[in-house]
Amino acid sequence: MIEAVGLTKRYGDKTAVFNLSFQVRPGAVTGFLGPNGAGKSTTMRMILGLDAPTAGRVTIGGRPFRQTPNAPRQVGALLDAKAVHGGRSARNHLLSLAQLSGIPARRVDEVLAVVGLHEVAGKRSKGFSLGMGQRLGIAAALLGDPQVLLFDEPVNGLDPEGILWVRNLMRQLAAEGRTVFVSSHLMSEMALTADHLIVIGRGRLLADMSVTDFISANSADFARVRIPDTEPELREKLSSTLSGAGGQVMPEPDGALRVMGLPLPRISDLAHEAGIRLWELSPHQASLEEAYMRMTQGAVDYRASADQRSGLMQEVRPGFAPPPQIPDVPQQGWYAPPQQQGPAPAVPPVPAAPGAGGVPPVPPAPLDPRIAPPAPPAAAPAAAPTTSEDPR
Ligand SMILES: Nc1ncnc2c1ncn2[C@@H]1O[C@H](COP(=O)(O)OP(=O)(O)OP(=O)(O)O)[C@@H](O)[C@H]1O
Repeated sequence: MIEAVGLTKRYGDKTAVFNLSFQVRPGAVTGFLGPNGAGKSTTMRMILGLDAPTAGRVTIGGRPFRQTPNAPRQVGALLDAKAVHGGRSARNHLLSLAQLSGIPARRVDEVLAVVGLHEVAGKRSKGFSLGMGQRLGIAAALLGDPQVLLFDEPVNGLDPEGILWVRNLMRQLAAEGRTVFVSSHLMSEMALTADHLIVIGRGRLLADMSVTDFISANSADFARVRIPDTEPELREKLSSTLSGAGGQVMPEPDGALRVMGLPLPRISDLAHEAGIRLWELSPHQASLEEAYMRMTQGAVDYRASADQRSGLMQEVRPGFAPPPQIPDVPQQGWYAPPQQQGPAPAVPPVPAAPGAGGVPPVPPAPLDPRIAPPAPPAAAPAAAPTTSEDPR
């Protein structure tokens, strides 16, 4: 098991990792997620004793890595696939690592076969593609047949078949009872590979939960509401009405509103009572990738670091949420007018609830992944011209 307690790393005045506490357990694939610059590699380097924590500690099997006896046979890692002497063949690279760690030479051919590089084992690694380099790095991690494995972005540069292969390999290693810790910035990939997720942003812990819990906590239902484009002033009125009734309202890029926390019939009734015609009222489910983006973008939003200035992180204006993936094929039971040709209309700011003072932007979705999603809509919208069937 890997255990971090209050792990913190500062580089000068830059805090790369702050007060991280988590456990990575054996017998499962634990995904380590966060956007670029979140602190994943720094954390992995501290786990492997390559960087010293500024504060806190991290242990593998109860000891710091540097005090682990016969470490290469206990812990294997892929941190940087390019950290290979390009003039050496794949086999010679692995042979030199095996000799340094007292691992028998026959193990080299075993791992070359496992990663599918046996046919190019005699070729110099400088001619390898990115994907082949990743496979060679994975072979090096497997060399000592370790119980604990760390992989930093192992699917980088792999084609779909390679990604599937890595996914299956991770799962197999975990099924053998090993501790498998895999970093990625792809939620969609981790949702398929990992059993457990640790999500960080700005070096801080955002979520530590099973994939199942993450999915049920974050795959929130929402409604899209659209009124006639000729009545933009009513859009603000509708937004205020829905916010006042407890909904979370966010503007969509095409001029519609995204509403969370209110069932479709209630939205329909509120619009009807306010005398507002609806052109669209449709149920949707936020994708996991989108929920993850929103969660981590929220963390980046507070970042006042060189990363934003250097463009590593895009500044997010308050109230902005990434455009949703709206299905091309309408779900059964809802009506939407045909898409407009040409550029989408500009999205005016959406006011908050009446009495809030001014027109502050609508708050973004909650950052806490444990906040329960709003109840799914239970019945059909009543407002014309939507259908009267249950859209679900
Ligand atoms: N040696 C260093 N000196 C100064 N700053 C560093 C150093 N290493 C990392 N950082 C900074 O610490 C932060 C975390 O970096 P890190 O590489 O750990 O993030 P990451 O989550 O692995 O990102 P990526 O997905 O891009 O690899 C970044 O802002 C980075 O610029």
